[in-house]
Amino acid sequence: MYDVKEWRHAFKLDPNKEISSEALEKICESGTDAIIVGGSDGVTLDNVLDLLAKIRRYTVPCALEVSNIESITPGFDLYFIPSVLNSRDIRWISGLHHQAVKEYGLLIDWDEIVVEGYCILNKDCKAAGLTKANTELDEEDIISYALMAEKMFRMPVFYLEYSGTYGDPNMVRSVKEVLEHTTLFYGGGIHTADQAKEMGEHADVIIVGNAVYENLKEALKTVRAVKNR
Ligand SMILES: CC(C)=CCC/C(C)=C/CC/C(C)=C/CC/C(C)=C/CC/C(C)=C/CC/C(C)=C/CC/C(C)=C/COP(=O)(O)OP(=O)(O)O
Ligand SMILES: O=P(O)(O)OC[C@@H](O)CO
Ligand SMILES: [Mg+2]
Repeated sequence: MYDVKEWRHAFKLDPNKEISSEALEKICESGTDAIIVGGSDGVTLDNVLDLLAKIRRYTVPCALEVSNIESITPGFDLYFIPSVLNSRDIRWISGLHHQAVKEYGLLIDWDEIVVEGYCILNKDCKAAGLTKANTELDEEDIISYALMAEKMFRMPVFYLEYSGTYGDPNMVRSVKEVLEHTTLFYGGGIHTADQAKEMGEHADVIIVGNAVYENLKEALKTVRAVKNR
């Protein structure tokens, strides 16, 4: 299932973190809609290839969320390309993208590319620091980014990113209310089935990352919490 419009849940695995074969089997066989491979630091071609090979033992769809040009490799079902709409540094909005398209040009199969309009809201997360994101945003600011993603740039995905912290469900609801076509991803601080259910009431797709490494048993319960409704 390679259409994000059909998804409700994805696990995000960090190539820069160790994961046991037993844990990976449980994650890949959990019933999640997809595995997203990505992280904000220490992502290399070697660790991406290593994780991809292990995930490929299973049938679950697997996407690379590109965080640097050096670690792009063939073999994924989809390529998620973040563009951080609230970054203060042009490189993370369109600069690196320009460089990558220049480098890969004709090799790109555009049917595999899914652009994500990111809005990073946890000022303390690594991605916020890296991209110099302006996280001092009120509801109107965030809704405006969502509208830009959908109406101006026709981005297939708008990603409310609270990486490392549980966000505001009311904000997720407000954003969902203005989106008609663009799929709303929510990620950040989901560790339990209840949290997954709460955010899954509003977001189209919830993304569970760090919980996998901190309490896998609870993390696995987030799948049923959103895919059972
Ligand atoms: C030959 C071949 C395979 C061709 C493929 C074609 C292809 C895919 C071409 C690429 C085209 C293209 C336009 C690429 C873009 C290049 C690029 C580098 C864009 C920049 C992306 C970007 C804005 C990255 C910033 C960092 C970011 C937002 C990462 C998102 C993930 C994230 C927030 C993870 C959480 O991080 P984590 O490490 O877990 O953090 P915590 O410690 O806080 O948990
Ligand atoms: O790691 P967590 O906090 O679950 O966040 C998931 C994802 O949105 C990170 O990019
Ligand atoms: Mg993480």
